Amino acid sequence: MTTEQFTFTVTKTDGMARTGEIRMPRGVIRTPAFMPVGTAATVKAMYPDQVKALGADVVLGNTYHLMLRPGAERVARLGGLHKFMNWPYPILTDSGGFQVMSLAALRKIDETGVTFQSHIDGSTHVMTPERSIEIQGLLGSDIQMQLDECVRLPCTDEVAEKAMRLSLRWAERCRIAFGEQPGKAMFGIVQGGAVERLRIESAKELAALDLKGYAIGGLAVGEPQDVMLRMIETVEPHLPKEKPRYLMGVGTPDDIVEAVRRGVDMFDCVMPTRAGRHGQVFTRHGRMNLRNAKYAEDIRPLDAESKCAAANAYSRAYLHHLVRSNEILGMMLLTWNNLAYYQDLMAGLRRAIAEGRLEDHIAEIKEGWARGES
Ligand SMILES: CN(C)CCSCc1cc(N)cc2c(=O)[nH]c(N)nc12
Repeated sequence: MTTEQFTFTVTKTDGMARTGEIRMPRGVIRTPAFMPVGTAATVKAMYPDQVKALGADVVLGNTYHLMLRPGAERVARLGGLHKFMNWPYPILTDSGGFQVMSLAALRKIDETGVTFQSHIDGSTHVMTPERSIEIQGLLGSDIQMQLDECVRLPCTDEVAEKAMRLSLRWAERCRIAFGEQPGKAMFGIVQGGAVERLRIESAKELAALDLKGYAIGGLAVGEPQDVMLRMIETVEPHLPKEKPRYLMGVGTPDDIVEAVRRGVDMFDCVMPTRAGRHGQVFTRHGRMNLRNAKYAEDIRPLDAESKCAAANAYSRAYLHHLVRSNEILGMMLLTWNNLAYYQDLMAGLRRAIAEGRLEDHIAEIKEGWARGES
């Protein structure tokens, strides 16, 4: 059942982990949730109804890419992103700052916002907090992210502090620009690099803004997993338990399992889709690189027990051939397998938390990865 409001309810807990439901007019997001990435209004190599059938409740769109092509005002004229990409369910959009810093040329950050040149045609753009929220509104996004400054790690404490404080000022400006939009949400993004005192200050200041959800940003940017996990542990006590927590850009199956254990509710990562396009697959037995010659005559499917046809109806030999031949079907099947695996991983985690057996379930999952092929 959907509602006119945006609500989050924690349904069960197991240690720090929790299951929950985010309810909004366009649908319900079951948490912990993995959000497939649909950067340019498509989850690459997938049909929208296939993405839904795998269990995804929400997909990601991206302000930076869509503002440059086809343009936010054009998407609005065409009825909004949900209609444009035929995904009537919830959409979360990132604010664009992260992509500017990783994709755009000649960019400059100052108090007003980010000035940059499009990586597509070199045109100059100014992304302010207000413009980012305006674009996300034009797209029709259900969950909008504040504009923030994400620093690469490692970095000095001063660099981390400067970016964290700028992001806090931008959070306030985004909150004002977003205003009151029943059924939609704007999430703040915790920054602070790998500096615990900065992470705590960022979380506390954002919590005081009483936003509808909180992302943990500035991670999965080159730091070791133990640093990422320590920052999650540092931030968690200072985020309201009754609001969703979203760990941006994360991650591998192991990253996700360890972050769910520490109280994170939402994830997004290009890994399952990007790896699929490059011949890498995720299974219950761990990862495989299907370019490897050892699969050339391996008649086994990826996983006979998977309910996904990409995993149970094609031989590794055939998939190896498709990957080596750079065939489009190879990208489609491996993307399908990987997203199926990630959604099955999340469904298993939700069940285990609900039944109070998360630690045993995590041990089983990790044994399967370690055991590898039967
Ligand atoms: C497709 N996704 C990778 C895009 C959405 S998540 C992008 C993203 C990833 C990471 N690791 C950190 C940050 C961050 O600190 N801030 C913002 N705004 N976005 C981030």
